[in-house]
Amino acid sequence: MEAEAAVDYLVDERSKAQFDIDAMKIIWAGGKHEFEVSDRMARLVASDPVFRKDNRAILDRKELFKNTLRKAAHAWKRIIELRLSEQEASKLRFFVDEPAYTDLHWGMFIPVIKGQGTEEQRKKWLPMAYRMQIIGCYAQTELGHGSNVQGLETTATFDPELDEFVIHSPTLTSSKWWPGGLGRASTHAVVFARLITDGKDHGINGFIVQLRSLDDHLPLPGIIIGDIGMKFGNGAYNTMDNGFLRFDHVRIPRDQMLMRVKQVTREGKVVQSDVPWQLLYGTMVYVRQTIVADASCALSRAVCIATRYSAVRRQFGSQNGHETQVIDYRTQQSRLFPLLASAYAFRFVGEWLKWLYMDVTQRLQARDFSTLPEAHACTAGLKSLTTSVTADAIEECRKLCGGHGYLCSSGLPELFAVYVPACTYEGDNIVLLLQVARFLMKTVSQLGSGERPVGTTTYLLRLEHLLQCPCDVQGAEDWLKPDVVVQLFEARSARMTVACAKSLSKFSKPEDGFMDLSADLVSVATAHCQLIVVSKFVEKLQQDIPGEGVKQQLEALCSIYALSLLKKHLGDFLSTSCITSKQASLANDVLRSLYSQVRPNAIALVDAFNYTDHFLGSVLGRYDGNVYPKLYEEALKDPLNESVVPDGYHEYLQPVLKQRLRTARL
Ligand SMILES: CC(C)(COP(=O)(O)OP(=O)(O)OC[C@H]1O[C@@H](n2cnc3c(N)ncnc32)[C@H](O)[C@@H]1OP(=O)(O)O)[C@@H](O)C(=O)NCCC(=O)NCCSC(=O)CCCC(=O)O
Ligand SMILES: Cc1cc2nc3c(=O)[nH]c(=O)nc-3n(C[C@H](O)[C@H](O)[C@H](O)COP(=O)(O)OP(=O)(O)OC[C@H]3O[C@@H](n4cnc5c(N)ncnc54)[C@H](O)[C@@H]3O)c2cc1C
Repeated sequence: MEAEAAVDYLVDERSKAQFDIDAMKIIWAGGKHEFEVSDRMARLVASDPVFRKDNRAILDRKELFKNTLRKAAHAWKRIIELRLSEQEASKLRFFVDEPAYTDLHWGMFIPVIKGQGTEEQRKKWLPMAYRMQIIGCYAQTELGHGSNVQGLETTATFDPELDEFVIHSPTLTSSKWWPGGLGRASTHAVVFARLITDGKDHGINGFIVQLRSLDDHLPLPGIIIGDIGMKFGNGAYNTMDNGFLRFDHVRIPRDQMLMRVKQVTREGKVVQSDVPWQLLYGTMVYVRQTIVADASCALSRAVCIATRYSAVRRQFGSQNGHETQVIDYRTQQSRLFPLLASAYAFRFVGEWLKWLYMDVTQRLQARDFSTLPEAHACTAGLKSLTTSVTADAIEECRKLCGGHGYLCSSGLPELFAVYVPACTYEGDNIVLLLQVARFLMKTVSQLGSGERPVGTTTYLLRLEHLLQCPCDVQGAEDWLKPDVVVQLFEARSARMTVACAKSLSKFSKPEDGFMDLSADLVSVATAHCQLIVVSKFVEKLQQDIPGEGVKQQLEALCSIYALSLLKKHLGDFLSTSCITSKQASLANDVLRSLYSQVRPNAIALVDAFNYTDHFLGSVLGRYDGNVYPKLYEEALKDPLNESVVPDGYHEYLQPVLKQRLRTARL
């Protein structure tokens, strides 16, 4: 039978692997312990019927949301019952795989209090939040302003008489609009508002505001609150209650202003502490770092589905009496394998970014603020790069699965709908790349003044060399040398940066130059961020990589990642004279041979992600490759198939059909 052949087929594919898959699973997970926790939590969720998710696309909004509340409550019950650690609990929530108010509670509300509250405030609010006695969200964005945080309109005016702040929404556009968890679930929010004392505007700050009663969940006086309505895609992100919120002179005690960066005294005096004011944006640095780690999860998930299905699916030709597996087509490989390589690349750069974030946090605690601008540039740039690539890649994976990729049961439409807002939330991707460009322009302009570039911009110290060094590729095999590739990406980024800096210097006002050249500045920032990903992949391979054949596979993927970027951005590399057209053609030959090297390992490389069928949520990506019978099974579950004759036949189909018969008789 065809179905059994498909099952045998993936077993056969797995037997071709040339590396130790268990060792690769540990590399992917980030360590033995991480693998064990992740594996245990994934199985726990997959085996629990409450966490079922195959019906999401057909539930209406109210059912969908109630179901999310049920799952979140059940997850919390399991976390308590099993006494899960913070790491285990967060993995469990990850595998539940449903956007929910808890994401913002744990992912933003708690971090903003940790990062911007004083010790006293942390002591007061965090225990309640950790026990979920209060549920919080992050209310920054307004109807009129999201990107421009300094343009927010909500006011927090100090009333010295009562020692309180009055939180108010003076205009329609000042309504908070978008915060996740705000619409229905949250009892509290950290609200970003303009701090006003004695008639003077002191800029933006965070304030803890209670929104709903802890007894009956009704909005407190002066709070106008609700959900902003359906979003893109059925099911998908509609499990989340993104909300609106208006304040009508709501009063909060003075000690509910988050006071790590600025303090307001009993008399209403504003005192700026000695930490940089940019720490007000610190929660965004933290969240952007987590978004980079999540990008590799979403990307690997789509790639796993497309790779397994490409091995099962056959079209045209004949190999030993069988049609050709679509994964054997060069075009399929040239679209799929760079995405597989990107999944690994993003995994490793995500790991590194987590380290960078921990490093900057420790330095901040020791009052060393010197690496904050670089941490901001790296988190902003990599968030932008990885989410844009991942969103496009999910759509590409859908196309790689042909017609069946368009079915909800492929898992890809919902994955796309849930993922694509990552290009916008936590900072629009273009706005964030402009931040990176600004940082690069500043770094280059300070080179002459003795200011040394740090971290990921250290390569700019070798500017003279990078501006004129030829690419060291004589023969195809030279393209496999990591130092040759890294230097090439450095040279391209350096040359684009300097060219833009020169163009900028021609403007009398820098702001005018930034406006006029913004599209070029975005390309410069992209080149710099791609360099970071390539060099962090190379650095990872310089570490000890245990397991037979594992390092070789990762080396092939690293080369595919870099050389497919080179192919995609060939215009940049040629126009900056970083390579010749002959070298470009050699790179293309190398890519083809790398695809052949990866081909027998492709299924094992996606198995190394260790995803359960529950988490993948895809008939096409099933571990056993038993696609066709399961597609039928899923189709038959559709409510339209509940009756043989459709609802509406007698009212709307039969009359039309009868009329046609009469016409035919005439
Ligand atoms: C675009 C900017 C950065 C502009 O800031 P600005 O102060 O108006 O202008 P600027 O002159 O460019 O910057 C001033 C300065 O601030 C620095 N800076 C900017 N951002 C950060 C940061 N995060 N950490 C550390 N430093 C930061 C910049 O580099 C500038 O520094 P400099 O003056 O050059 O030394 C900012 O407004 C911004 O971050 N906008 C994006 C808003 C955003 O990300 N909102 C997120 C809302 S929450 C959310 O979406 C949650 C979704 C999660 C989910 O559902 O899962
Ligand atoms: C699903 C989802 C969840 C969210 N959750 C939260 C939350 O929990 N809390 C919260 O506070 N917010 C949340 N947000 C809001 C989110 O952070 C903002 O939507 C985001 O920061 C983008 O801002 P914006 O909507 O103002 O876009 P805009 O800035 O209006 O963008 C519109 C267009 O203008 C362009 N543009 C803007 N400025 C510039 C510029 N300077 N130069 C060039 N081009 C520019 C952009 O590239 C974009 O193409 C959420 C949003 C979504 C979609």
